Parts: sequence; structure tokens; C-alpha cells
Amino acid sequence: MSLPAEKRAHSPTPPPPRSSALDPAAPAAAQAAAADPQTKRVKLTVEDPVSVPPVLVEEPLPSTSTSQPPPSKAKDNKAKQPRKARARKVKPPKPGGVEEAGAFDVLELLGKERVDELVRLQDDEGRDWVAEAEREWGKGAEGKDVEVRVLALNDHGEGLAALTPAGASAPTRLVSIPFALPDELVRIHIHRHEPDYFMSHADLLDILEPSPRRQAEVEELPGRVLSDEMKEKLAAVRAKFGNRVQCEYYGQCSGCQYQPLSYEEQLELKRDVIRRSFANFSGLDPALVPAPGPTLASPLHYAYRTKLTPHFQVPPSGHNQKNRRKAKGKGKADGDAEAEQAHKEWDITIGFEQKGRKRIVDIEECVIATKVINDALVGGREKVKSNISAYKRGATILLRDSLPPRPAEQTTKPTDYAPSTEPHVCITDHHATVREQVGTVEFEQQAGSFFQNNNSILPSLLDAVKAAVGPRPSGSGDGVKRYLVDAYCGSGLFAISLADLFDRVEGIEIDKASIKWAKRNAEFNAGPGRAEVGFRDGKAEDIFGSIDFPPDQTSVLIDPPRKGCDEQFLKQLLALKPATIVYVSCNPRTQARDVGWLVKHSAAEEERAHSGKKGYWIESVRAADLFSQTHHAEGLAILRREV
Ligand SMILES: C[S@@+](CC[C@H](N)C(=O)[O-])C[C@H]1O[C@@H](n2cnc3c(N)ncnc32)[C@H](O)[C@@H]1O
Repeated sequence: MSLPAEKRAHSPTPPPPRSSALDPAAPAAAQAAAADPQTKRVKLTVEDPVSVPPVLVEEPLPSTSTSQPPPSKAKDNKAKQPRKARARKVKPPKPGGVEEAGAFDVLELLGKERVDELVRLQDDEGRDWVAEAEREWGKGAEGKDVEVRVLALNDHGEGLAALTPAGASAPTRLVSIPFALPDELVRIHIHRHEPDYFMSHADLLDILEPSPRRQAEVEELPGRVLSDEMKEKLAAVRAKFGNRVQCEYYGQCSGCQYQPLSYEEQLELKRDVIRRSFANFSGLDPALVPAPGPTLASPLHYAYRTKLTPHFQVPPSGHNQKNRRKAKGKGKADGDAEAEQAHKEWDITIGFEQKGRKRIVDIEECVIATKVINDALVGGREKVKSNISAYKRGATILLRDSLPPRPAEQTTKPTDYAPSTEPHVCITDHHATVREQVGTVEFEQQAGSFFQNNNSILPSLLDAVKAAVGPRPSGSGDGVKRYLVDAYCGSGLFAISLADLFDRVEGIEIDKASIKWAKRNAEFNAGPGRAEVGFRDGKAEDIFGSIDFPPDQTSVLIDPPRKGCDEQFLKQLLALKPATIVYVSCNPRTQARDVGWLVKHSAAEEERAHSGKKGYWIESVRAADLFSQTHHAEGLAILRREV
């Protein structure tokens, strides 16, 4: 969450991290709960040294409250009824997801003292804070419209404000408000209250006092041609959200939260996301975490995304039946034909999820995607619309920007290989091959497999990783050999791009199709002075049993999915003891958790061994802006140990 500087100075001390099954210091109950997703979550009490943030209260809240608040002034009588005991199914939160981050926001903005008090009132006096919130502010369509001042932005790019019930002297919850900016006075419609932590959710209705951040000259994107209708829509969006906004769907679509902000501010916000992730999720003494370096900027701020996956739903089944019933009496064939026509005319929306709703916003253009993708989107949408009756359920359209296919006979890289000037094409078949060039390295992979989505920043991201592993020392080749493990390697981006700095490289990846292409990519890009590159398919931790790299000469690069690394992987990584660990991640919170685990456990191990060494330390952390205009920050952390 980003607070304005003057407010940050007064914000409470960041809470200690959430305990984890990986953390030997975590309370036993927390370890058990974290180990078993079915287990009830650990209840926070005021006695607990807040090793768990104030989410995740596992027991159903008391059905009757001993100290009921005054009757609600809500219009809806239903809202006044005492709520039945809720047999809530508590789902474990996504690791490092919105809920876990939100619980820390609550601690930071309401303050630990206030949160402890709310928990105590719940435990001792049976206050049911969700029921009280529903009575005070309503929910769903019956929710109340209120005015609030935005205090900060959370890590997901939403404004946060405090909610204080009428007559109370202190807030009881935070409310998250998409599309609102810090310091703004806004009118919101409250529609949902989190059951497990003190957070509500609202829609933004009006910006009553806009932030000066929204003021900017209009700058149109180069080469973009807009229909009159689109121009009108965009003008209306800019009138509400500011002139920097380039997307006519801003305010509805759930992506690209940062559009009203200058690019420099976006980079600073991402730097702060990294700071907060390590402060809240690493479990480390702040002295062990360096201040995040400047965010690596993306050369392209718009038109950079090389993959887009718009979704659509089919007409609800009742829709068809209703039309069939209407057509009854006209004869089966006529009835079916009419129903078919109605099905076709159903208002299909193809695009992305509406913010805060389970609805799809119809998107004809996505300004962060490349031109090739946007051109292909037109035909892709038409195809779905004309064939909608053939779909039994909703689906996702795949659009991937690619260089045209390589001639089949070209299996090795020409010596005069140069940046391609070929016009790009759009691939829509999951099993087809896409081809990308990153600097002087060329990759092919199956269109449905993973590849980074912003090609423009990859050369600088690779340079940052190369700087971390260091240049190849002179003398390499006669004794001082260097080794790289690329875990979660995909189709070989890091392994192959770094091959000129190592003698041997081994990559591992769970997706068989990616490994097939990684092997071909290694072959295509092979050349003198480059490492022998091997790939295997399997779980990342399987690599450790089959390599014999000397630890002091080995670097390990990790780039796991959002949930981070498995405990098995971390344990074996620690046992290998590579000299350098480079951790790239699209979820800085799970990254911070894993890095914290490595630092703490390696220190404990060295202590047990009386080695006099301190284990891994964090040399640097920073964000890379792979997802401009959105809240997503790619984390890059470098860990070293004494060799
Ligand atoms: C964020 S991607 C990184 C891919 C690659 N490093 C790149 O930059 O193109 C994460 C990759 O981890 C793979 N993966 C997920 N779980 C895995 C596991 N347990 N072991 C190995 N690979 C896994 C996914 O298939 C995906 O390709």
C-alpha cells in the first residue's frame, strides 16, 4: 500500500509477517493450519504476538451478539433481521494474494491497537463485525452510498479508506475502492464485507475532490485510429478519471489500474510494493532487507503485451429453453430455428472481467496489447459471435504475437543473425508454434505454453540478471568452471540467454511441451563459447538429485508461478548451497516469503554447524515493470552466501 509521505511517517510499525508452516518459529497451530489447507485457520487473539495478521479467524462468529449495536438505519428491513449463524466454509487464502496483503493494510491503516481491540470485542463480547457492517452499510444492491476520503493505495492498485459507523469514535473497517486515488474525496457504493478480516468493498460512484495526479495534457497513442464512438467513450472516461487514461473501458475492466498516474509514479509504486512485500511477508529483521532499488522501466508503456486471452460466456441455458418454449406450436423445426436465431442474437460479451463483478466487459481493443493482437481481436470476436451456438460453455480466445514461422530447414542460427524486421503475425491455436526474438536469442514454443508477455523489457531484465551472476571470469574453461540451474525454466528464456556466462546449464520445468521446445531452442542458439545446455521435465525439486555442480561455482535462477516455491524445493536448494540465487517472481509477496525462509534457515544451519558463516544474505531487491499500467510488479531478488 502506498501512503503519501507525510502519512507514512505516522503509520504504525509494519506488522510482523504471517506465520507459516515453513517457519520453525511459527506457533504450532499456525504450522498445522498452514500445512493442511483443510485445517481450520488459526485464531488471532490479543495475546498472540500478532504472528498472524488479523485475517483468517477460523471459527464461525457467534450467532448472537451480547452487545448489539443500535438498530440500523438501513432502508432494507431484511438487513435488520438478526443474522443466522453462518456455517462458513473458510477457504484458505491464496498465498500472497489480495486477502493476505489486505490484512496487513488493515493493521497498518487502522493500527495494531485498534485491531487488537476489535478482536477482543469479538472474542469477549461476541461482537459480530460482519453483521454490524451489514446493518450499518448494507450489502449488494442494498448497500449504502457514502462519502469517504481515500488514505492510500493498496498493492492491487485500489484506494483504501476507513469506515466509521455512525456514533462511533473509531473506524471498524477499511473499504477498498477500485479506481480511486490517495487523498481524494469520493462517493462510493458499499457492496461487500469480508468475513475474515476488517475489509469491505465498494464501487466508486463519483470523485468529489479529484487528486491533482489526474491532471495532465492529453497525449494520444501514436498510430492509433479510433472510431467516433470510441473517441466519445474515451473522452467521457477521461473527464472522470483524468487525461492520462488511454482506455475507453477504464473504470469497468479490472486491468490497468495505474493509467491515471504518470509512468514515474507507477515505477515508484512498484518499488513500494517490493518494500512492503519484504516488510510484511519475509519474516526478516528489517535490517536484513536492503531498500529496493529503482524499478526497471519498460521501454514500451502501451502496446507491449504479446499475449491476450479474452473470455466469453455462452447464453444461460434458460435463455435457450425460454426461446424454445416461445416458439412452441410452430413445429419443431421452426421452433428450433427461432431458438437458434435468438441464441445468436444473445448479447455476447467478449473481453475481461468487470471489476468487482462476475461479468465480462465487452472489449474491442486492449491498449496494452500489441497492434497485431488488436487487429486479430476483431476477427476473433466475429468468429465467436457467429459460432456462439456451437459452444456448450464459455471459453477463452488465445491471441499471441509472433514472428512468422521459421523455415523448416533452418535448425541452427545463421552466423549473421540480426534483429528481425519481418512483420509479426497473430497465433490463435494453442498447439501452433510461436516465435520470439530476445536480443540475439531466438525462442520458439507452443502458443498455449508460458512465455513472458512483455518482450520489450526482456533485454534489460536479462542484463540485470547477467549483472547479478557476474561476467565469466577469465581463466574459465581451465579449472574455474561455472554452472547454472534454471528452475521453472519454461522454454528456456534464462538458461539459453545466460549460456555465454556459464560452462554448463541445466533447466527443469513441469510442462512437457515447454521442455520439448527448450531443447530445440538450445540447439538453435548453440554456438562457440556458450555452455552446454540441458533440459529435463519434472518438478523443480527433481533437479537436485541429478546434478553434481560444485556449490561455490553454481548460481540458481528461480522463476516459479505466483504461489512461489514448494517447501521440498527450498529445502533441497538450501542443501545444494549455490553461491548465488537469483529469484525472479510475478508475486513479490510469495517471493519475500521464500527469500525470508532461505535467509532464516541458512543462518540457523550455519549456526548449528558452528561454521562462523552467516548463511544467505539479500544483496538486492527491486521490481521490473513487465506489466506497465497495471499494479503487477515482477520482483527480482539476489541472494549470496560466503564462498
Ligand atoms: C513464471 S513461469 C517462468 C518460465 C520461464 N522462466 C520464463 O521466463 O519463460 C513459471 C514456470 O514454472 C512452471 N512450473 C510450475 N510449477 C512447477 C514445478 N512444480 N516444477 C517445475 N516447473 C513448474 C510453469 O509451467 C511455468 O512454465
